[in-house]
Amino acid sequence: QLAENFYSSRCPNVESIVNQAVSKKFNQTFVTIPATLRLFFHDCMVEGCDASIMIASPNGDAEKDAPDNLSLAGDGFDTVIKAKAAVEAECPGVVSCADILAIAARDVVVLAGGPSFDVELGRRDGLISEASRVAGNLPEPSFNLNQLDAIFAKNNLTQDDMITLSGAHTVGFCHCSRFANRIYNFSSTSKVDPSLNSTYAQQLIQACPQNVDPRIAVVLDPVTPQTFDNVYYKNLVVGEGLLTSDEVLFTNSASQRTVENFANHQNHFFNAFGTAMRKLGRAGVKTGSQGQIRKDCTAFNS
Ligand code: HEM
Ligand SMILES: [Ca+2]
Ligand SMILES: [Ca+2]
Repeated sequence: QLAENFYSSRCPNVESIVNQAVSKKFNQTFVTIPATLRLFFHDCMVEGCDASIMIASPNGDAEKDAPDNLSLAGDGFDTVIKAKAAVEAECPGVVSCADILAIAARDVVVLAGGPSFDVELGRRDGLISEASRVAGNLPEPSFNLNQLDAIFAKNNLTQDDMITLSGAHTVGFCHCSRFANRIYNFSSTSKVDPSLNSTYAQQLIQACPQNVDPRIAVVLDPVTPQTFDNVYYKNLVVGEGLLTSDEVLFTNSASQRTVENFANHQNHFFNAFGTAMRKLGRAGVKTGSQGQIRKDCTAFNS
């Protein structure tokens, strides 16, 4: 079982050590924030929150090498590696990489102006990390509401949890290829997705011309891309959700009321986000004598 005070006797300062390392990394680059938050999500959705995403394989067949994970920004991995080094210096062999990632994910939300929440601890690091086990466990940007519901349900997350966690798209970036269909070949009758605000669609076409360099990315929240706030939901209401999976949360009547609630009440979103992140953090966790406490987050113990 997870507990907030899991390391209180064996590594009492773990949270402040991680926080210091995360803050230092953030002072070097803002990308620390979205990269770490997304890394936590992708870790938890595959094999549970067990740092399986962190493993590096010389053969390029680890989880992080799967197509759906190739766009994870390196700064998220680097944040965990640096925080782990700082923790090992004070309490060697005690704190899992999975817990360090969970703490860091909370810390980046706070650094961006979002809500704080207590993080449950006691996860053990996993022993499996395979690219082949990723497909079907991560949501695609083209998903409709039922598909989104189903993939989150696999980890005991409800539709409301899914809507809430999608609010993470209030920060960070997205490559043009992930939404190009919405501005260039939506349907036989309409090149541009009619659920896109037309001014916003024009801006996206300018930022992402056809055959654009595949490395070009745009911000997910065009209004406050560096602040963790409820503007993501306000954007959905005015047709400025970047991905199909974002905008559908407003266009589908089943999820629309929750989006409106969060758009109108930032405190409702903030409270729900902390609760949903704790719930996400329980996905498939290994505890007790399962798994291991990795020494190096990028390799299984030898
Ligand atoms: C609901 C289904 C979701 C889908 C379909 C989805 C899809 C995506 C896509 C396609 C990107 C752009 C990646 C790129 O091109 O570089 C992205 C970025 C991002 N996602 Fe999600 N996502 C979802 C939910 C979540 C959740 C639950 C979280 C965290 C709690 C999250 C956090 C992020 C963050 C922070 C970024 C920006 C990453 C960066 O700037 O490096 N996403 N997501
Ligand atoms: Ca995992
Ligand atoms: Ca924002």
